[in-house]
Amino acid sequence: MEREGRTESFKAQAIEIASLAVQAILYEASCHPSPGLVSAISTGAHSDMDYFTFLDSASALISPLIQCAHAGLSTESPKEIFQTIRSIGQLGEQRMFAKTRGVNTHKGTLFLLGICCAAAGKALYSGAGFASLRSIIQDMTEGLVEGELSARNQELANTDPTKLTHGERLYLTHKIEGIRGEVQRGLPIVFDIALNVYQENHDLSLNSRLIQTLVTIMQFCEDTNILHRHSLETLREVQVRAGRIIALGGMKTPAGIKAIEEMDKDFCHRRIGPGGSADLLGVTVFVALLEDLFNGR
Ligand SMILES: CC(C)(COP(=O)(O)OP(=O)(O)OC[C@H]1O[C@@H](n2cnc3c(N)ncnc32)[C@H](O[C@H]2O[C@H](COP(=O)(O)OP(=O)(O)OP(=O)(O)O)[C@@H](O)[C@H]2O)[C@@H]1O)[C@@H](O)C(=O)NCCC(=O)NCCS
Ligand SMILES: Nc1ncnc2[nH]cnc12
Repeated sequence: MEREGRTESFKAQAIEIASLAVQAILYEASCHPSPGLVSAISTGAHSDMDYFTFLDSASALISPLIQCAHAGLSTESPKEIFQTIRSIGQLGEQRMFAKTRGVNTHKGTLFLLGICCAAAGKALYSGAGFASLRSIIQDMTEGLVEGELSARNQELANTDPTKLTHGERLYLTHKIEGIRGEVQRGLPIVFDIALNVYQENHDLSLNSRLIQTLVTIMQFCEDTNILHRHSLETLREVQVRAGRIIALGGMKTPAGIKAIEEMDKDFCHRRIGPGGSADLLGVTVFVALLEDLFNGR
């Protein structure tokens, strides 16, 4: 009876964690004006997806995210947990592509939130609590860039470029570490910068807090979506412009709001889609929701 009780409890905990991840995904896709991104009122810089594509995609991610959280609720080491969730994530990507008819809505999101859900499960199971989340993420992904990119440099160089992912190609040409580098470093943009912005600005509406956090992230994100579709110059332009908007007050001032609206129009016209920043916004919301869960709020 006791074993059955524990199993049911782990299932309930995994569902609780994953439900926060899906909530974060929905918040991210809904907020506006999100410069160049898909939102509840805009298709952003994209012609192949809209808000409902993201809602469809979110529904496909519920099961893999529960499985990832459940994988963390175990005695396995963080490294072993990461290996377990890679296969869950690859199947989850297939579910996503099936649901979106081949459109990449959340490949990065699934990777990041899958890892974070598993780390949350481990933090809960080990009793180490919310404070251990970041170090568990780092332990899970230690050596990821070396293993998947730098150690494969020659292999990648000998591979037909059309067979490489955007991330692999950008590492080969510019040594850009992208999403792998961000998560291996323990998501510094989320934990050291974005989380505080999202949690502190309670004088703003939820929608405004989300946009304020997104633009804050855009200053620092080495976004491979912008790099593969445009250039390093365009990425630097985006980062500098985001910094100027934050200096204007962002969503806290009429001038900042006007600048964000102008940025959105410009990015939609120029087809600049900061999908990497969108992913980090979703992770920021998830981490904030998780902190409330762990602290019983
Ligand atoms: C580990 C992988 C997920 C890495 O895949 P890949 O080699 O392709 O790596 P990247 O291209 O570098 O990045 C993949 C996505 O990560 C997001 N991203 C980009 N830069 C950053 C960053 N600096 N920090 C965080 N996240 C970043 C981004 O994802 C979002 O944008 C996508 C939608 O925008 P769109 O422009 O349409 O994207 P594309 O379709 O690629 O463009 P077009 O071809 O249409 O022009 C969407 O994915 C958002 O999430 C990058 O796209 C992968 O190799 C892997 O292992 N996957 C398996 C899953 C797994 O392991 N899961 C584990 C736990 S479940
Ligand atoms: N809202 C969004 N629009 C475009 N790409 C995204 N990737 C993740 N969220 C996104």
